[in-house]
Amino acid sequence: MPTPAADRLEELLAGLNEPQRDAVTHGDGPLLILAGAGSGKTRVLTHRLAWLVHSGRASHQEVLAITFTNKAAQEMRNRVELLLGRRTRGMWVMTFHAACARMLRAEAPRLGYTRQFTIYDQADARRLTKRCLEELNVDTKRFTPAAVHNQISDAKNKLRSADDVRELVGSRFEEIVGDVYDAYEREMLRMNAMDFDDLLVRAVNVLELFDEVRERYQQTFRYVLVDEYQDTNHAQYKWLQLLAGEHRNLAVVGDDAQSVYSFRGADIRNILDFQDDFPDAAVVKLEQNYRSTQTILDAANAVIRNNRGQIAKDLWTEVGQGDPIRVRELDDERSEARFVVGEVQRLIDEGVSRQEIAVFYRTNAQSRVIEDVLVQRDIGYQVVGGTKFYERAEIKDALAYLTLLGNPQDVVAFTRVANTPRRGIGQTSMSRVTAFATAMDMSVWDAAANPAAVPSLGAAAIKAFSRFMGTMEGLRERAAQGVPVGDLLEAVLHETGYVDALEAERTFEAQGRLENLTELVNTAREFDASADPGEDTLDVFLQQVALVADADTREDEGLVTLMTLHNAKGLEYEIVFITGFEDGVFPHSRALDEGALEEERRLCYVGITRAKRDLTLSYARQRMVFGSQQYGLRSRFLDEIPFELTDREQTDVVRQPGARVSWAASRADAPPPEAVDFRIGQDVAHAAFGEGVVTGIEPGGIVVIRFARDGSERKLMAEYAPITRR
Ligand SMILES: Nc1ncnc2c1ncn2[C@@H]1O[C@H](COP(=O)(O)OP(=O)(O)OP(=O)(O)O)[C@@H](O)[C@H]1O
Ligand SMILES: [Mg+2]
Repeated sequence: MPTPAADRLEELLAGLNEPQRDAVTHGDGPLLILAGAGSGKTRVLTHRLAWLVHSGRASHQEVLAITFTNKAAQEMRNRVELLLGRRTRGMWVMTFHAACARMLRAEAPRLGYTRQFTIYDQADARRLTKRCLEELNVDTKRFTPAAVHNQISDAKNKLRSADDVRELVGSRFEEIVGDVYDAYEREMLRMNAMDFDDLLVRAVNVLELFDEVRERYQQTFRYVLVDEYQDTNHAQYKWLQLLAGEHRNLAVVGDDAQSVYSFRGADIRNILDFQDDFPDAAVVKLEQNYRSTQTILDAANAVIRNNRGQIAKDLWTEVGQGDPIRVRELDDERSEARFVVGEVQRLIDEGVSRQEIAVFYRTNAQSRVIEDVLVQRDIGYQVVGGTKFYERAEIKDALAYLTLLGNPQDVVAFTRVANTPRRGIGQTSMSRVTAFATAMDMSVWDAAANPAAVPSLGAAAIKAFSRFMGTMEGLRERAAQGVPVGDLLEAVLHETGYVDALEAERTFEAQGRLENLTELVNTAREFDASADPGEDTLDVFLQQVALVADADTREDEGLVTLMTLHNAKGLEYEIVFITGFEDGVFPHSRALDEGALEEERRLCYVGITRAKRDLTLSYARQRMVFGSQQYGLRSRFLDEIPFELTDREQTDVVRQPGARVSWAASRADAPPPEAVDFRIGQDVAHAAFGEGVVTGIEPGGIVVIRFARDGSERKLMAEYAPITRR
């Protein structure tokens, strides 16, 4: 009789075809899967991870699996747990950035950072670049911070130092980039901060410089799996080589036809050269597509055939021919949006679930007009990967407060919040404090906490700093005690006067901001509920947020999904709309200028192959682009799709009369916090952690509660924690 374990192994391999099974059960040594869209590459990686664990070759913590997005990582983790039939904590299934950040949380002190280093997002990084440019007296109109920072970023992705950049110098611009790069690096180290590129570069540095670190991680990760390998850049490539160089248990999957990130330094040669790097690599071909109809596959194949130098891949499907691809011409972008949303409405009325529907576009800006119509029609939607939520000022303020509590050296966080909300700390006083901190080589926190020592600071400013830092010290004590992030955040928002200031505004906008902050507290509480009690939760939370904010997720059930074609990579939907098929929009005009047409075509291939059964492509005869009316030509990509695969017509939709924008329902007033008097031995319940008992009461309004669920003991702030007494 088969054991349950054998059953499970059987189950693990049952849903796979022959070559997929070969790949999943490949033993040791390098493995390459170079195959077309929807052929099960990601599925193979997921099953392989489960198989490695299940067959006893590695524990779940000994496999490093790299995915392209946080969302993909989440999905893979869930799938692996399902396949293994148990919970798995501490798996390294994550993006390059998240994995490097996690490695650096442990190893950064070797490079002169503390473990609490801050992660700077794109906007922070640009602000810092601007400051460096100004300090070097460079004209920031001619040499914009964005352009200079892009060059620095590009250099880092290629693992080039400032000196390397200077050696390549051909122009004044590059010379400036070299100098700014130096200043930028110095400042980042001084502030104990890293930008996204640094995460990779520093992770490579630490593995290269310290043999014992490298050996330890090589032993930790007995197997390394990488999805979307065609979009790795040089730094990522190097990091993988360092990790897998000894045991060579590196399995990579990808599709050269889906390489769409060369503008971010991705190097398609990484996948094409894999067999040169590892001449003994096992190579598996997957040819059956399980995602799309034959019509959709034929269209995708017809488009990609126009690229030179593409590796030919035969894809076939058992799904059947399916419906023709609908191609629609509309008057302008508004008619196009009304058409798409009208179709979405029709599908929903027919019983299609919203989450099976996705709308793609080439550039972020195209989403707004579609969003407008969706709001008018009251259809729930989400923008995946948009800078929607985390870019909002109030969210960034709240996170800056938390960042400062974790990292008192962070000047950027400090200057962001010191006078937000207004508390009488002016620009000049702020500069005096930061300059003093630099001169004395102390943290900005310490300088501000003792304002009387700062030269030429007025009496009013000294008072304002003292009051502000008094509040902050109180918060920091609680942060140091490791209270849950949700509670800490609520304390921050109330005690710094942030919520009061917004409430005093009494505007729609301020109300929206308060709703966003409530949502952020919810996010933190969700995080608390799943966090390890032993971990430094604040750091881990901020790290997680910084990475999510950069890219994707915040997925919700039952919403129509909007996203750029780039963000759609790796995903699939029953029903897909791709809008803006006009030359200049898609292919993008910049790509046309720069001879990057083939990459645009690959993006088109990616878009088409996301659809399982229903695909609609649309274009507008005229469109507002960057504020001016443009008359577009139908995209050349449309003409590359054989006529017989399509159903083409010209559509226009009459403007809907009296459409109104419906405002989101106003925030329900939160119930007042319960009075705080706890006694030891009292039974309580916490919204996230469940039932527990009070085991201690500490100064500063802290209650200690042991929770029944996992026996963990946590320190909570009585006033803010969602605790009810039993
Ligand atoms: N052997 C199989 N049996 C049934 N379904 C399968 C099989 N292999 C893959 N699938 C399904 O086909 C779809 C595509 O698989 P997957 O996303 O792994 O493809 P992929 O090669 O990673 O695609 P992409 O190139 O777009 O990333 C998924 O829904 C997956 O579950
Ligand atoms: Mg995939």
